[in-house]
Amino acid sequence: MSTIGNSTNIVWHKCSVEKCDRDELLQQRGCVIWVTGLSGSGKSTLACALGRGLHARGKLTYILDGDNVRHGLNRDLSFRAEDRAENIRRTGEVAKLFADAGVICIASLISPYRKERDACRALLAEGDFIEVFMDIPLHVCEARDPKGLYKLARAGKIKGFTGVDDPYEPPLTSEIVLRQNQGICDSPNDLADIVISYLDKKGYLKA
Ligand SMILES: Nc1ncnc2c1ncn2[C@@H]1O[C@H](COP(=O)(O)OS(=O)(=O)O)[C@@H](OP(=O)(O)O)[C@H]1O
Ligand SMILES: Nc1ncnc2c1ncn2[C@@H]1O[C@H](COP(=O)(O)OP(=O)(O)O)[C@@H](O)[C@H]1O
Repeated sequence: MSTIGNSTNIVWHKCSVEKCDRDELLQQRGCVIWVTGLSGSGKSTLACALGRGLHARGKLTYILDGDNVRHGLNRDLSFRAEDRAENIRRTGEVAKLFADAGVICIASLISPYRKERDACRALLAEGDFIEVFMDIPLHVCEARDPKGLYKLARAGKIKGFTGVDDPYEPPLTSEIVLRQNQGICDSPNDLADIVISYLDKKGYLKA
C-alpha cells in the first residue's frame, strides 16, 4: 500500500498486456514529441504537419494542443504561473498515457517553464520524451500574430502574455531545435521531415 499525492492506500494494478505488446501491434514505439515555443512560433502547424506525415506512413499519432486541451480537460486553468505549471503537468501525464498506449503523442503547448518540461520528461522512459524547441525569435512571432494576441498584449489588454510580460525559459538540451535559416523558416512539411527522420533514426517507426 502506498500514498501518492493525496491518494492513500492505493496499489498499482498490472496487466499482462503491456506497452511492448501494443507497440508490436502498432509496429511503432509509443513516445512523446513535446513541442515548445512562443505563441506564433509554429507549434500547432508543425504538430499537424507531423501528424499528417506520420499518418501517411501508417503510424498512429495523437495531438495534444495547448489551446485545444484548454477547451476541455484544462478549462479550469488560467495563464497565471501555477495554472500554467498545472497545465503542463496534466498534459505531460496524458501524453505519458498515450505513449503507454503505443501512440506517437505530439504535445504542442507553450510550456514556458524548464522545470515543468523536465518533470514531464522524467515521466517517460529514457529516450521516449523528444523535446522539439521552436526557436523562432519573438519579433518574428509577433510579426506573424495570427490571432492578434501580441497586439492586444502590447496594448495592455492581455496581461501576462508569454514573451511580452511573462517569462519563456528556452530549453537548454532539446533533442531537436528548429530555427530560421538566414531569416527564412523551412516549410512546415520540411520541419516535420526533420522530426520524422529523427524518429526513424532512433527506431520509433518500427516495433
Ligand atoms: N497570457 C497568455 N500567454 C500566452 N498565451 C496565451 C495567453 N492568453 C491566451 N493565450 C493563448 O493560449 C495559448 C497557449 O496555451 P498553452 O496551454 O500552450 O500555454 S501554457 O503552456 O500553459 O503557457 C496560445 O496559443 P498558441 O498561440 O498556439 O501558443 C494563445 O493563443
Ligand atoms: N514553418 C513556417 N514558416 C512560416 N510560417 C509559419 C510556419 N509555421 C507556422 N507558420 C505561421 O505562423 C503562424 C503561427 O503558427 P502556429 O502554428 O499557430 O503557432 P503556435 O501554435 O506556436 O502559436 C501561423 O500564421 C502559421 O501559418
